[in-house]
Amino acid sequence: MALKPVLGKLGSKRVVLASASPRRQEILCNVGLRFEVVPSWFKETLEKSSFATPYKYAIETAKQKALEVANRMHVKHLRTPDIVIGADTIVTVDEHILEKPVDKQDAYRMLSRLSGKEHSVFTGVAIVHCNSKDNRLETEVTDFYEETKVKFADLSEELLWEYIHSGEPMDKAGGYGIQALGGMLVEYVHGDFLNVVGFPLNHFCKKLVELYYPPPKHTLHHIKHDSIPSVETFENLSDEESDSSSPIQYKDAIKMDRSKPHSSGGVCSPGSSNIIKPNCMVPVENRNRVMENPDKFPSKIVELLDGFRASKALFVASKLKVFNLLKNKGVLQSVDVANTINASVCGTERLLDACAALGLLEKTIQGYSNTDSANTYLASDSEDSLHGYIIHSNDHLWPLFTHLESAVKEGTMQNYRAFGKKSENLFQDSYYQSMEVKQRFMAAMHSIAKLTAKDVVTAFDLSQFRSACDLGGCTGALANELVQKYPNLKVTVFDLPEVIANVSHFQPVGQHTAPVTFTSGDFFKDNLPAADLYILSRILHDWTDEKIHVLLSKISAACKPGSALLVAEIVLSEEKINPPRAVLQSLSMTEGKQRSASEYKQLLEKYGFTSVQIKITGNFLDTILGFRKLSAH
Ligand SMILES: Cc1cn([C@H]2C[C@H](O)[C@@H](COP(=O)(O)OP(=O)(O)OP(=O)(O)O)O2)c(=O)[nH]c1=O
Repeated sequence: MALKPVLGKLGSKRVVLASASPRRQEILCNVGLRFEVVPSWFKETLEKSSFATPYKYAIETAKQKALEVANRMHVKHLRTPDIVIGADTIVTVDEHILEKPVDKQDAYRMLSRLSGKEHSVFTGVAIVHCNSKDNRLETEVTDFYEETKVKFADLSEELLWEYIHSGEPMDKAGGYGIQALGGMLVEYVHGDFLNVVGFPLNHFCKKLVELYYPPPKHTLHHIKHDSIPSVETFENLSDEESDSSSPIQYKDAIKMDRSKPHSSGGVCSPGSSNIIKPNCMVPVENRNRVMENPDKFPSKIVELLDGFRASKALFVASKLKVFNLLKNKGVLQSVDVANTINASVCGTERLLDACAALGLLEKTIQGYSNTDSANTYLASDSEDSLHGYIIHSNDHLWPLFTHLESAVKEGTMQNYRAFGKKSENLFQDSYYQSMEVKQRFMAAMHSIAKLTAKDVVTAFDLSQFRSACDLGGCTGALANELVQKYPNLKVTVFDLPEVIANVSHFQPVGQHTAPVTFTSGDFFKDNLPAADLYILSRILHDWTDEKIHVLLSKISAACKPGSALLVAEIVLSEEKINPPRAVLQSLSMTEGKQRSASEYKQLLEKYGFTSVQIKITGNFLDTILGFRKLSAH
């Protein structure tokens, strides 16, 4: 069976997965599909009783999830995707539909209902093809569903509660995860295992083949209804497309996935970003080669092993401004690039080839050129550039991570080994001690804040607030996005004097909204500016519990009833191993830590904030909003 031609066709399309589910991301990543992740904001509140069957409900929800993302990307960012994939998984038992439990009691109700019985897991999938015509979005929806039967053993109360307390049930339909600890509850599975995990891969691949290579009429009789069409279906392909000297044994690959859901294919960074993920940037060709021999080749480990080379290639190409050069010049031969960046021709050629292999550059007979993604995110003068953060990663994080072994042994940040400096205060001693480091750090924070600001300011409706104060708001990138979105909001950025002294050249030109006010001070020591809404974006994970106590006590005291605190951080899954970005970030060994949704909720509640809501954006930053209640704790 050849999947390669289908992936080849999709390789040139902008494919978006409208899902925050790390499982869905991993399953699709594993087959070598290149896609972006934009979680859907569609609320799963369709009236269940209005659907004749449970699967129709799942399909409709999947469709609405995908359409919401297609519309949002079209309207808000003017970046219309080609294909949006949405999915919805439900569990049905005794004619009841079970979705994700809202709390532990709900999980208990669901799991005791499933105990000792067979139930069905349905996943509805929608594949939405999009087209922008005269600025209007046109969509064409293909949908399907898959059913898998699962039988649970009789569950004792003890086992049930032990499982619930593991935290695993909370983000899963029916309150269990068959792929992890929940597997111990299961007696048998009839049907597609991955369907239970959230995505019916086999059926999805059949649909893709159907959509992209509909069988010529005279070969229809070769196709069995329940199998992926055989290679004969592709006899009308061009040589290049049908090159299947070692065709992928698709069913085998899937079988292997079922027994080891995390094996084979690229390393995924579930829920981490809406940029194409680096591992998903591995050229389709290479990944397919890996898939040909799935059990003989530890591809995931090899990718991790090579990861440092890939990061460093990106860092060096960025530092040498290769992406800026190609953005300005279009296409260049390696010798021209080498002459301009003042480097050896052979070294430059190797670097450019590495960038092309990583999917950052295109290579043709005419020379090298930027991919769209490099133009958008890697050229330092682009609106959404990550250049500042990449340079910070190279100059600051890379030296720290070369001392990871000592960091793990000692449990401390490795500033002294990496830079010859002991830091008592992360910011004053490490980041702001020299003008060069200060500007580099501010540029890094600026690029991350610009990339994430839209998600942070649109996660919740903030129109009820009159004034906001972004504590540690650095260059004001988030504040500027706030005043764009809420022109009547008065926004103050509060940061250390050495930061405020340097914000001027980060300000947007030609912005017609009320200016942001910058006030200098130390949020641990000084009085906070008055505001209805306080914002802590990427602050809490850096500090000890003691310092957080000081800061949150001050904010709590400064808040009037009805005021609120908006926190932007990467929220960990309850089992604390996803998204990997957050987990890997912890290895820097700052004094602070990353937290899960329930930990952020508890933290805010401890300081008098109620009605805490959490929005997992699936991008760089998630958001948490809590309101100050009437009387303080
Ligand atoms: C039954 C079962 C479900 N699940 C998961 C799959 C889905 O992620 C989740 C069902 O919730 P969904 O609403 O289908 O998906 P989601 O909220 O996780 O993500 P999104 O809406 O953004 O696409 O339950 C497992 O991981 N293992 C299981 O055994």
